Amino acid sequence: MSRPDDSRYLKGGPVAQRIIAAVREDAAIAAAEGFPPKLVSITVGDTDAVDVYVRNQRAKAGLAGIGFEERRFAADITAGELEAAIHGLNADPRVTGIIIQRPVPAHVPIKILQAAVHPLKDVEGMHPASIGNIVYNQLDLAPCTAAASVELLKETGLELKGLEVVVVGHSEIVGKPIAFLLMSEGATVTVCHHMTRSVAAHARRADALFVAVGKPRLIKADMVKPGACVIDIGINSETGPDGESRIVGDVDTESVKEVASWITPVPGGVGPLTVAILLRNTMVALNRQRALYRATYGVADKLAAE
Ligand SMILES: NC(=O)C1=CN([C@@H]2O[C@H](COP(=O)(O)OP(=O)(O)OC[C@H]3O[C@@H](n4cnc5c(N)ncnc54)[C@H](OP(=O)(O)O)[C@@H]3O)[C@@H](O)[C@H]2O)C=CC1
Ligand SMILES: Nc1nc(=O)c2c([nH]1)NC[C@@H]1CN(c3ccc(C(=O)N[C@@H](CCC(=O)O)C(=O)O)cc3)C=[N+]21
Repeated sequence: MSRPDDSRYLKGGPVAQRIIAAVREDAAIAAAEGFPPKLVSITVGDTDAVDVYVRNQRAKAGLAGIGFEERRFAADITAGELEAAIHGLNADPRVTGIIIQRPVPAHVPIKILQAAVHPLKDVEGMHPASIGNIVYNQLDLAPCTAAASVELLKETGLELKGLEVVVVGHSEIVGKPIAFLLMSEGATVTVCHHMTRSVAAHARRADALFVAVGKPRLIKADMVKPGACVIDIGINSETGPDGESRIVGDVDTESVKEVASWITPVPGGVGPLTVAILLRNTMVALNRQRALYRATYGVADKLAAE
C-alpha cells in the first residue's frame, strides 16, 4: 500500500471533539434557561474497562458543561436496592440521564435494571422501548458504542449499501445494535459469537469487520481481508512490557494494520467517540424532557398569565 501507516488509523478524537463542542453550546443555552443537564453513572462492583469509561465520562462531561455524578455500589448490593436507587433518580428532576455501567455482578439481573430506568432518562438506549426503536430505525437515542462504531465506518467514505460486514460479538449493548444499525444502512451483516464454527472464515470475507468480544489480539492479520476496514471496540486492561498497565483492543493492531486499509486504534478510536455520543444523548434526553414539561405545564402557564 502506498499510503503512510498513519492514514490507516481511523481516529475517534477529532469527531468526538466536534460533537463535544456542539454539546457544550447546547448545554450552556439549556442551563441559562434553567435546565442544567446532569448525567448520573451507576457502577456496581469493580471492572477495569468501566473505570476507564467513567473517568472519561467525568472529564468530558466537565468540558461539555454537563453535570456528572458517579454512584458507586458494593458488589453485594441487592437488585431491589439498586432498583430503588434508580427509581429515586427517575423521580429527581435535576437528573437528566442515567447510565448503568456493565457488567454488573451475576446476582443482579441487568435487564431489570435497564427496564427500571425511565425511557426519557435512558441515555444509552438500553430500555426495552429504546432497543425497539433501533429495529424501527429511530436512532436519535441509539446505544453509544454502536453509534460510535458505525460513525467511524462512515468516516471511510465506503458505500454501506451492499457492504459485506461481519460483527464479532453479539452483546445487547454492542454487537446486536451494530448489526441493526448497519442493516438499516443496507449492509449485508453476519454476526459471529462464541458458538460460531469458524470466526476466521467469516471475518476473512468482510469489507468491514467490527470486533466487540473483550479478548486481546483475538483478531490476527490472517483473519482480515486485504483492504478491509477494521473497527476494534474491545477495551482490555493488561500489563505492558514496561510493567505498566495499559489498554488494548481485541485486534492485533500491529499485524492487522499491514493488511487492512483502515483500523481504529485502541486507545484513541471508538472509545472517545462513545463518550461524546453519550453526552450528545444526554442533550437529546434533556430536550425530550423539556418538550414534555412544556406540553404538560405550558398551557397552565398561559392560563396563569391571562
Ligand atoms: N469502546 C467502547 O466504547 C466500548 C468497549 N467495550 C468493550 O468491548 C468488549 C465487548 O464488550 P461487551 O459487548 O459489553 O461484552 P460481552 O461480554 O457482553 O459480550 C462479548 C461477546 O463476545 C462473544 N464472544 C466471546 N468469546 C468469543 C470468541 N472467542 N469468538 C467470538 N465471539 C466471542 C460473546 O458471545 P456469547 O454471548 O455467545 O458468549 C459475546 O457476544 C469489551 O472489551 C468491552 O470492554 C464495550 C462497550 C463500549
Ligand atoms: N453500560 C455500559 N456502556 C458502555 O458503553 C460500557 C460499559 N457499560 N461498560 C464498560 C465499557 C467500556 N467502555 C469504554 C468506553 C470508552 C472508553 C474510552 O474513553 N477510552 C479512551 C480512553 C482510554 C484511556 O483513558 O486510557 C480510548 O479508548 O481512547 C473506554 C471504555 C464503555 N463501556
